[in-house]
Amino acid sequence: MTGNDINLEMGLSLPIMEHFYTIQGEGRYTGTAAYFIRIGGCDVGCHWCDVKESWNANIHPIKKIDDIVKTAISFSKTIVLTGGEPLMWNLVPLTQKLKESGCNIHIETSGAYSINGQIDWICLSPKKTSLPKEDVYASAHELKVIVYNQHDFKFAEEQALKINKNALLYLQPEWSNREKMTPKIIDYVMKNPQWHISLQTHKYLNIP
Ligand SMILES: C[S@@+](CC[C@H](N)C(=O)[O-])C[C@H]1O[C@@H](n2cnc3c(N)ncnc32)[C@H](O)[C@@H]1O
Ligand SMILES: Nc1nc2[nH]cc(C(=O)O)c2c(=O)[nH]1
Ligand code: SF4
Ligand SMILES: [Mg+2]
Repeated sequence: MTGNDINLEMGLSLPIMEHFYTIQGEGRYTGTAAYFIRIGGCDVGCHWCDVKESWNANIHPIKKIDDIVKTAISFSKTIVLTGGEPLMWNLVPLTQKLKESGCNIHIETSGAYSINGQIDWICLSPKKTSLPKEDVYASAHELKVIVYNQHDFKFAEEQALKINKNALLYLQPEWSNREKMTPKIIDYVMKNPQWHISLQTHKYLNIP
């Protein structure tokens, strides 16, 4: 194993695709400022994924978590870990350092891997091809199901039966199919008001 491999395994370095200060565009914290850290690597393979460039971890620079944390906390105390699939990685040292700096840590995950590290807010966006682990259903704070076609409403209800009873429920239109599916989601939420609409508002606002 190389030094890089050991540091990755220990979670002291991570493949970072990008990191940026923006406004959370989706879900419960829509409209609030946060610093996003996008970790490369995902093996879930959603055909409509809007960050396919994130999938191959090997093309992203390996960065020391100390440097990532220093930059992140200079912008915000709210940090969103995303990817790629962030739970593929050892997040213990990164989240430990962020907590020591007084941060609130959010994660965007498919739940295909178990939770690790200290996370304050878990947004679970389950995928049919790689269903979430039981511990993620048990600890998620919001369930955000992407609606690409009619069957996704059925999938959403199945996932809602598996998630803990305190989780907030969101339906989010898949971006390329939004004109077709957004009216159907509006109709569905009016008939089933335990569900809420989540839009990718950052795309409408033209921000990262
Ligand atoms: C790019 S993913 C990264 C985190 C993790 N892999 C996941 O899927 O939750 C971030 C969020 O964007 C959502 N997403 C990805 N592509 C989308 C699309 N084309 N339309 C709407 N939402 C999308 C995902 O479901 C997830 O909630
Ligand atoms: N503004 C903004 N909000 C987001 N919420 C979840 C995102 C993600 O890609 O995980 C995302 C993103 O990429 N940008
Ligand atoms: S799990 Fe997330 S990052 Fe991976 S392919 Fe699906 S949407 Fe993209
Ligand atoms: Mg995104």
